[in-house]
Amino acid sequence: MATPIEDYGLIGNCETAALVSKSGSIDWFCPPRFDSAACFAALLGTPENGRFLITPKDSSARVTRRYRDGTLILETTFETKDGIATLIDFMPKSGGCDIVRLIVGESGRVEFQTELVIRFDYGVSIPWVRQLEDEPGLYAVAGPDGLILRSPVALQGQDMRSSGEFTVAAEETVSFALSYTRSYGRTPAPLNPKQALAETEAFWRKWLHPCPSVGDWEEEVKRSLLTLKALNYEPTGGIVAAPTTSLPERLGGQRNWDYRYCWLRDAAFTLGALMNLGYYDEAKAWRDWLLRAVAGSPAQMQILYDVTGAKQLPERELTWLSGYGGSRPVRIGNAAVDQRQLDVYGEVLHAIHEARLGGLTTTRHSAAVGRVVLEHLESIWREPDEGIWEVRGEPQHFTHSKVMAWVAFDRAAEIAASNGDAEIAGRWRRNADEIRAEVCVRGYDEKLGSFVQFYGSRRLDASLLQIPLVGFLPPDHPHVRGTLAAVERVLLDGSGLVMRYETESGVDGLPPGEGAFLACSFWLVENYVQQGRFSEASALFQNLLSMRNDLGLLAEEYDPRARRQLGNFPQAFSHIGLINTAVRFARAKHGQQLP
Ligand SMILES: OC[C@H]1O[C@H](O[C@H]2O[C@H](CO)[C@@H](O)[C@H](O)[C@H]2O)[C@H](O)[C@@H](O)[C@@H]1O
Repeated sequence: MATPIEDYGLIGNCETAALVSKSGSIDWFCPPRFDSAACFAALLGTPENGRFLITPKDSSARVTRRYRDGTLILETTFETKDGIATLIDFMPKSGGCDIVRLIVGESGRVEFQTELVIRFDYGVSIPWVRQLEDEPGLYAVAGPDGLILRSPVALQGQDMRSSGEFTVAAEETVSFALSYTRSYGRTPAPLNPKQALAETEAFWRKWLHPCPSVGDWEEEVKRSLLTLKALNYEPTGGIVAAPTTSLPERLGGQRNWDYRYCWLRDAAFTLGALMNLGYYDEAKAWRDWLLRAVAGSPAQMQILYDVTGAKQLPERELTWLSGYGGSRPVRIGNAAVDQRQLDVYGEVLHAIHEARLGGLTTTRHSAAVGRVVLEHLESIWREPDEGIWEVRGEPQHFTHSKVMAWVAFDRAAEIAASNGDAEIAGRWRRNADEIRAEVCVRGYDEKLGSFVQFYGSRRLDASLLQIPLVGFLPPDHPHVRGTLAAVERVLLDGSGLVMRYETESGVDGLPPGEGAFLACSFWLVENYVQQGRFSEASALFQNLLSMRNDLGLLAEEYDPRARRQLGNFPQAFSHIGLINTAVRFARAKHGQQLP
């Protein structure tokens, strides 16, 4: 049976990440970049597809784990009948691409086994493995990729894997340092594991230090913030939606997508959450990434790019991987790259608008790019699109897409007015007014008393919960109240979570059925807060918090019946929802002043 998604912990170095299971197995690792080919892909197949296991020989060991306070350093403690030992996993901020694993004896003696199965190219290429010559360890190479493992523990090669055993006693530490390298490049110098641990701890603590306490949720908000930071590709300022591909939205199903890219939407939301907590450096870095990514013809602007801003992300299936819990296909790349999604203009303009309020200055270049992008939107907003949910069915006039096109012109008009450009402000305002008038007629169903998923439809969509959150209409407007009531009636599943939409309608062109998309439930909490329905807001928020795993991590979706997380993990959208909801709550209910 597949390891539950919530049994994984995340480690990362702001360039790539790895997932470590509760039993001490690294089952996912894509070095050196988030979207590089995995060399450990057991997550989406079997141990044969690559993993790095360090686990007690006593399989009945009691396991507890935690992040070292304020960091992304994962500690997994194993308690056996003979003793207690802690496995410390982290990726140093060394400029290289390394994973350090330290096994620290706490009491008694604990016997461990380790198994290293390296499979480059997403679990398929078996490397040539040899012992290092001048120091204890291994070197594995296949084509351009190399991995070096340095450790005093001797490993024996058998059946295309390297295994060993060791014992750790109280106050002893055993170390493993795994470094990725280009096989044609220079061999990375050995790192000092203890020094790397101290430096990594200092990095994360320093980064987190300015984060304010938000309401009653200091620990929860900080963990989500650290998770978002881990999804930030520091060399370029890009932000990935999640570090995984193809974790299923329905167990055994086909809704398996690659999220290791920078969606303008997800990244803009991420910045919103960061800025809500006073973090503006990432906003500036992302704005610069954005300007580079969208440079050129506005008609060629994409809704997602890779972490460098590159455009080619062809989708393909990895046929040799059996998929998480048999969920096939496993996909890399993402065909949504060719879609039109009008909402992203609104999300980006909103983020830029917020960043300006926080002191990000407009340059002549950014103003020029902004203007051509808006002129392009002016020419396309009347077209149908694939919308926020990236449907793979027919394009529609999604109400949410038009609302967000309104947001784009509304924020652009404010920016132009504050720059003293009355003429251009007036032009954007006329577009905004026209869109609002159209949406209030064509996107609203009088009989339902609610906005609808797309023009002419009688179905609901959780994205409509954004209408009061983005200021399209005020929370006390009857259309907003009616839409909220309709969403509660139609999209709440039995456990109080919000479904994105009715997948059985066929609108998305995929077989029906998925978990509850967690961000939508956070939007419902925000709506309750706006309505002053604090006790319902509080109950749903608590329920959502209880769905985090023991490390505070959330996947994209949740199956309340099976009590299992679903979809890519950890997912920025879900953690953004947590932070924004806590901030809105703290401001509204407790009157807390936040940055
Ligand atoms: O549901 C079908 C689509 O699912 C993915 O999109 C979702 O993830 C994106 C990244 O977080 C998010 O921006 C989008 O709003 C979500 O619907 C997938 O990437 C798509 O290819 C797929 O069509």
